[in-house]
Amino acid sequence: MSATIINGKELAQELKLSMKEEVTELKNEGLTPHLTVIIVGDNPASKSYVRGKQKACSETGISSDVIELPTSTTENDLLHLIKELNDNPTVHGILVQLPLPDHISEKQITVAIDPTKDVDGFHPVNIGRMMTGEDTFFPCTPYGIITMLKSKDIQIEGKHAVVIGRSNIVGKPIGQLLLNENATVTYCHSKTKDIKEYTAKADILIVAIGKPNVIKEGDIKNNSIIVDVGINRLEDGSLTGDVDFDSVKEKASYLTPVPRGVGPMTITMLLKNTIKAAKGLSEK
Ligand SMILES: Nc1nc(=O)c2c([nH]1)NC[C@@H]1CN(c3ccc(C(=O)N[C@@H](CCC(=O)O)C(=O)O)cc3)C=[N+]21
Repeated sequence: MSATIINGKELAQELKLSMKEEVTELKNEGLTPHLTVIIVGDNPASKSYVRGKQKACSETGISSDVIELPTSTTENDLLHLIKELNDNPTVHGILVQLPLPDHISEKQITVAIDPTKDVDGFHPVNIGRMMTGEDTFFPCTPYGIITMLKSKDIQIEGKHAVVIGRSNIVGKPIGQLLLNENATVTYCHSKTKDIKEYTAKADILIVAIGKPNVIKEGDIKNNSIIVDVGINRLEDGSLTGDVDFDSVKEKASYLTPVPRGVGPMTITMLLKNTIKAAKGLSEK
């Protein structure tokens, strides 16, 4: 049996349609959700991701603006800008595109954003709330993954979930969200002795390694659920994931593709968090 492919692009379109209706209602009540994106420097990949975010906002009726700053921007300049946006009641969500230039501390910037406007879910307060199982802004990529699994009614409770990768924006929070759903979670990373020993036992395998096509048929368990978070651009310009799609597709039960998998869902969850921020701020 070949795996069911979870099309993130299609699911994202469906979710955007229903969010558009919600945004229309909010606008009728006099509330227009607004996202401000800050981008520092001219990394082409970052610019392309930011364009994707703007497009998704306009598709759902969310208002957005992008503040483009030169690489020479100081940490202090950026902190001042964030303070202004924190104090501006018409701005509901603030996103600072990562990575930042080396002379700006991502940690300092992340903690400067008002947690009630932190639509990325990267502020330590929101990470703490997620760990204790409270409602908050969940980081967009992990939140998108959970939404993809739930869209197929995939049971998470009691499953052995193995996460490869321990970044603050993907690996650590997806493990936490799976734990919150009552999975048994194992984290693997670059210092794990025998990764295959774990991947072969994974009912749900989350792959966020950052190297093309490393997970193959021989690494996975029969009928397992494989989520590919990798986005690797090959020399010919094409995109591929961290999972060798053709190799695993007959053995897995569910599989997320790259492109059109987790990537579009990441952007969609940002929209969801922005609407949530707008509603939360208007309730205050
Ligand atoms: N503060 C911050 N928040 C982020 O959420 C954030 C960030 N910084 N920095 C960079 C990463 C990366 N990221 C992606 C979003 C969408 C796609 C996406 O839609 N990908 C398409 C392909 C797009 C293409 O063709 O390049 C797909 O997988 O189908 C990918 C990657 C958000 N990030």
